[in-house]
Amino acid sequence: MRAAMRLLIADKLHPRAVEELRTLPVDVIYEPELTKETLETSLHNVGILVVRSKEVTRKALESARQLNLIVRAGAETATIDVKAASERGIYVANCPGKNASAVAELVFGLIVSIDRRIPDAVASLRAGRWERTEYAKAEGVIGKTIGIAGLGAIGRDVACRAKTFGMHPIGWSRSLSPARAAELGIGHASSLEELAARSDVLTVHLGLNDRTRGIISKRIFEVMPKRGIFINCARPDLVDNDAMRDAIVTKGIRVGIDVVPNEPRGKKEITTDLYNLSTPSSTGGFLYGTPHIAASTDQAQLAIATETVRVIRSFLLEGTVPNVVNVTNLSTARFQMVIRMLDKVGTLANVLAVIKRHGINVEEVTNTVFDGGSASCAKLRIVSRPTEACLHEIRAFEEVLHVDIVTLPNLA
Ligand SMILES: NC(=O)C1=CN([C@@H]2O[C@H](COP(=O)(O)OP(=O)(O)OC[C@H]3O[C@@H](n4cnc5c(N)ncnc54)[C@H](O)[C@@H]3O)[C@@H](O)[C@H]2O)C=CC1
Ligand SMILES: O=C(O)CCC(=O)C(=O)O
Repeated sequence: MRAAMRLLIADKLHPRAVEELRTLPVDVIYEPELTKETLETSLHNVGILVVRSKEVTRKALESARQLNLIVRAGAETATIDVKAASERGIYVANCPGKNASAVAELVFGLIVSIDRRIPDAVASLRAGRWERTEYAKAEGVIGKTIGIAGLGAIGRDVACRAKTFGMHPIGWSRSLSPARAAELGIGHASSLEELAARSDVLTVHLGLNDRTRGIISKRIFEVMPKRGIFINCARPDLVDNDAMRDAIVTKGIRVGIDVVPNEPRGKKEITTDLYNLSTPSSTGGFLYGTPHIAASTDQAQLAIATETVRVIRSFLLEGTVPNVVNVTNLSTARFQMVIRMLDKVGTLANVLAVIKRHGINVEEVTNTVFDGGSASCAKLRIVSRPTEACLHEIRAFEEVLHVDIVTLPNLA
């Protein structure tokens, strides 16, 4: 009997999801203690890999000959070498939006903490002091403008919650038009600079890519109002962190961050001194930080784990991969060959052999079998139009009933 495919869970995953995965036709191995290095030697014979924060390197993928699918139990896939996976035909999928509410909750936790200086007030009480005058200086957030950079799953959730706090949300994002902003019930800024200049609170929820790296630049802090609040629960590399530090010290910018450069993965100490900026500077600026916990609620982790199971179940039972991030949608196929044929062994292989001989590249094949199982319809997406000679050869097969060529729209 053939051994079941092995599924390796290399990070902590909600126990309910682990239980559900055990009901699928896979051999589940739960090893959350693996490190980036030990993972590199643990992928032999593994068919499906689930990771949360663990890095999946090119080196790890080089030895993973049986690997079909990597699921990131999180919002995006930056910790996975997706390019290396694509080069080996390994699907990479994620769980977009499933932890959005948890992140939005922390954003408001940080905003209110900053306005009321809750962490310092608590520490002061714990130290046996009653500093009511010091901590009774909050401004309040009602009526303030909150600028949201990035209106994806999290940015939109933040916008909804902002309204319930009586704040005025305005947004800027790659594809946010004034009409879309109106639909979301928020104001529209035509540039990030305009957004920052108009915001009492600026919160960043952009995806990290080559165009957004360092996008919260020195200039953005320069145009923010004095003593404005800046929140980063997205990615550290979106921000010029030196400029942020200057803005805290010289301009009184109050900062809440969940993410920090050089996050210690698998270690208990941090190397940055950013968190030392927790007492207000002479300008009133300070920083509160949390250790990348925005997504770490039970609710969010269950939602992420449930989505992880859905992706794997669909892959195993239906052969499709929801939320796949590395399958090209810029197909160069310009034509579709539609072939109705008798559903006999070898017919499709014969057709493909003719196509190959005529030097035509096939990008996608689907085959639908009709009731009774005697006939099927194959659809082949091909990059160039077949010659009459090629079609003639295909039509000559006894099992081929009909061949059509359809020109596809250019979606690339
Ligand atoms: N702290 C934490 O634990 C978590 C952090 N995150 C991070 O939060 C951020 C937002 O996540 P989601 O809302 O789930 O992502 P998403 O993909 O739903 O939204 C990203 C937004 O960024 C915009 N964007 C991307 N490139 C852009 C560009 N060049 N110019 C302008 N806009 C651009 C997109 O249009 C979209 O509005 C990401 O950086 C993600 O990695 C996500 C989950 C948890
Ligand atoms: O807590 C985690 O798993 C990381 C959350 C995160 O940053 C993400 O989902 O991309």
